[in-house]
This record gives sequence, structure tokens and C-alpha cells, in this order.
Amino acid sequence: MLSEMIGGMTDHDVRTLADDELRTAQDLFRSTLHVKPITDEEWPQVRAAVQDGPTLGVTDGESGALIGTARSFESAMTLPGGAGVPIGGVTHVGVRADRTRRGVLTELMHAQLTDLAERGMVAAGLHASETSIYGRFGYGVATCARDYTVDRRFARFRSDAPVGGRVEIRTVEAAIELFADAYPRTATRPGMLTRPAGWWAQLRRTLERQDGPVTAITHEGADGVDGYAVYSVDRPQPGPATLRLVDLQCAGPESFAGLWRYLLSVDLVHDITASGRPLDEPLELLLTDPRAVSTIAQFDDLWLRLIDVPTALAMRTYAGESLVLDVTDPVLPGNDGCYRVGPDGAARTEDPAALHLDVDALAMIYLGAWRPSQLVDTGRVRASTPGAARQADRLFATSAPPWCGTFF
Ligand SMILES: CC(=O)SCCNC(=O)CCNC(=O)[C@H](O)C(C)(C)COP(=O)(O)OP(=O)(O)OC[C@H]1O[C@@H](n2cnc3c(N)ncnc32)[C@H](O)[C@@H]1OP(=O)(O)O
Repeated sequence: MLSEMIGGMTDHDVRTLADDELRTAQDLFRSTLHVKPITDEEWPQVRAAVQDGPTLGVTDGESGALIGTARSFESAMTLPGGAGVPIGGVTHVGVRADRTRRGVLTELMHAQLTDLAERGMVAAGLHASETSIYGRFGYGVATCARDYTVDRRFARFRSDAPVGGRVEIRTVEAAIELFADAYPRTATRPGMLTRPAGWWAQLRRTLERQDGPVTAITHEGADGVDGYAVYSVDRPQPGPATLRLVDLQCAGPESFAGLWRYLLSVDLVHDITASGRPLDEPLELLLTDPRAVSTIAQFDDLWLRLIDVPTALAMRTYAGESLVLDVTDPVLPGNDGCYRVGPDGAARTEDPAALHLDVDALAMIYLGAWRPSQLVDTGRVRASTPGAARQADRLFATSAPPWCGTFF
């Protein structure tokens, strides 16, 4: 039983909160992010946007007040090779400011990993507020993303850019409804997650809180709706207007080009900002002047924690020659051991290992975000046979950088 494998003793009472405690938990989380409490008017909408799944809480021994919380919901993540793996989306993690650095988060993380394992989640994923928090619990940066801005004055499509399909302005509700059906078809890149109903409700709330008016568009190709985008425009008076892309998803090159042709055609816009996009999103390649696109930030996107390492390794595909990995998991020691990984699959083995790594480093190479040799070169992974790092590079390589693309 996985709960018996979890290390660390508990001196805090971690329990699953009841439905009528969710608002207190949300307010606690907000306070840790320095956000005002939820008002009575807001609560019904906030409640609707809470994805199904357990909210854990830690209460203070003396006062009984909630001092720490963490939520999770169930999703599925696309792997290299196309399989989907059950993943717990971890969110709303916070510890009351007067109770931090006493192990409350540690207890929550251990209890949550046990719970996720018992619910059959092969992995957990999160977006980190700070990069120093989650590595110790076995999470590693498994996808990266970039923010970019497009100067509309210089952005002209090349004549050989893909054409086809039709862009239509819709109400936000209609666009979400039409696109939510098509979304699973577009989530083919490793690291992409299925979006539960609560996620779409949260998007509606985000859109309602934009300063400028929100516009939603869909792209329709030969097989129906295959892409969508939502954006708002800030038009200060006086000053140049900025179109801020809130979400854009597409099934392929034609819908990507079609959506961007439309976005670049919107009048009275000076520049367009896009955040949290795939590192290799090829907008520059569609334009006559690639410098019209400027990357303004590149950062960690999804932090991944492999909970069931044997299953996780077996569910993705590999290329090249097989290799033995020696995995160490300081929190879930049931994952410790050697695994032969190759084009025929992955399984435990008694054979000697060529690469030695902790479970957080395994998460970093698992979807293809980092090459194993990069982690060897920087001391995060140890190679015990010559050539092992390059061999592992070939095994774990993916055709495109992984990307999550769903913020939660
Ligand atoms: C997925 C999400 O929801 S991301 C949002 C995370 N929440 C926030 O950022 C809100 C503000 N921060 C907080 O609420 C808290 O500081 C938390 C949740 C980050 C940490 O909670 P704590 O109860 O203090 O963590 P805990 O005491 O278990 O710390 C465990 C270890 O991590 C370290 N640690 C925890 N948080 C941080 C941090 N923010 N920066 C650096 N180190 C940290 C601790 O020093 C400790 O190290 P040690 O084991 O070597 O002594």
C-alpha cells in the first residue's frame, strides 16, 4: 500500500475538507497569495469553477482554525507516443503566513501524493508560484513556455503560409461550447492536459474580469471547428492598443495560421501579446519579418511528479537502444530501483544501471523538455557508463518540445 511507503511523521492533522469548508480553504489560499477574500456575490461563480476533487486541509491543534490547504483534480496528460496517463492537477496550495516553515506543506504534500496514488493517478502536475518549493517533493520542470509580443506594424504573412478554413466571431459561451468538444483532438503535444468542466468555468471567470471587452473566435476547417482563441483589447486614451491573447488552441498548421491571420487583421491594434505559449510555436516562420515577434520571457510551465514510476515509464514510447535507469525516490521509496527502458517498453530489471537519477530529474526528461545529457553535464544525473547520456538523449527525445498550455 502506497501510504505505507510515504516517509515523514505527521504532527499535523491533515484531512479531506467537507464541502462547507471549501470557501474557508479558498480564502486561506487567497490570503497566502495576498488576494482579498471571496465576496458573497462572487462565491457561487467561484464554487462552480472549483474542479471536482479533494481539498486537503490542516487545522491548528489549539484553535481548530484552518492553517494549510492543497487541492487536486483528475485529468489526463498526453505522453510521447500519444497515450494519455491519469494525472492529478495540484492547485490552491497555501499555508497561513504565521504557520509557515513548520512542515505544514510537507505534511500536505505527502498526504496528497498518497491520496493521488490511491486514486490511481500515475503522476501529479502543478504550476509553481516559486521554483524553490516543489523539487524536494519529487516534482521537476517537465515543460517550458514563452511569452511573446508581436509588433503588428511589421507582421505580414508570407505568401507561402498555409491558407484555408474560416474564422468566425462567436459569443464566449458559444466558442467555449464549440471548442470544448474539439479540444481533446488538439491536445496531442506531450504535456497537454484534458480540461475538466470546472476549468472552462474558471476561464469564463477570467474572461469576465478582463479590463477590455473580450472577443472569442473559432476556426473551422474541413472537419469542423479545429481551433479557437479568446482575447481582450486594452486601448488606453491616448496610447497604443494591445490585444492580449488569453487562450489559443488549434489542431494543426492551417488553424494556427488562420487564427493568426485574423488576429493580425484586427484594426486599431498596435501589438499583440501571447503568454505561456509553446517554445517552438512557429509564428515567426509565417511572417515576412520574423523580428516582428519578440520573446519577452521563457519560464518553467508544468512541474511534474511521477507517482507510479513503473507505469509512467511503461506508458510512453522510446526510440533507439534500451538503457537501464537507476531511480531514487526520497518520498515514495516504492519507486526506487532499476528499470530497463527502450523501444520494447519499460520494466524493472536486476541488470546494472547506466544512468542514476532522482525522481525529479526523471520528470524533467520524461516528456522531452530536457536532454538527459544536459542533466548529466550539470550534475543532476550521474552516468556510470561511457555514452550513456547520449544514448538516453535518443531514447527520451520527442519530435516537439512538450507544453502544458492549460493553467490551473
Ligand atoms: C500549485 C500552487 O498552488 S503554487 C502556490 C504555492 N503557494 C504560495 O506560494 C503561497 C505562499 N506560500 C505559502 O503558502 C507557503 O510558504 C508554502 C506553501 C509555499 C510553504 O509552506 P510551509 O508550510 O512553510 O512549507 P514547509 O514548512 O513544509 O517547508 C518544507 C521545506 O521547504 C522549504 N520551503 C517551503 N516554502 C519555501 C519557499 N517559498 N521558498 C523557499 N523554501 C521553501 C522550507 O524551508 C522547508 O525546507 P527544509 O525542509 O529544508 O527545512
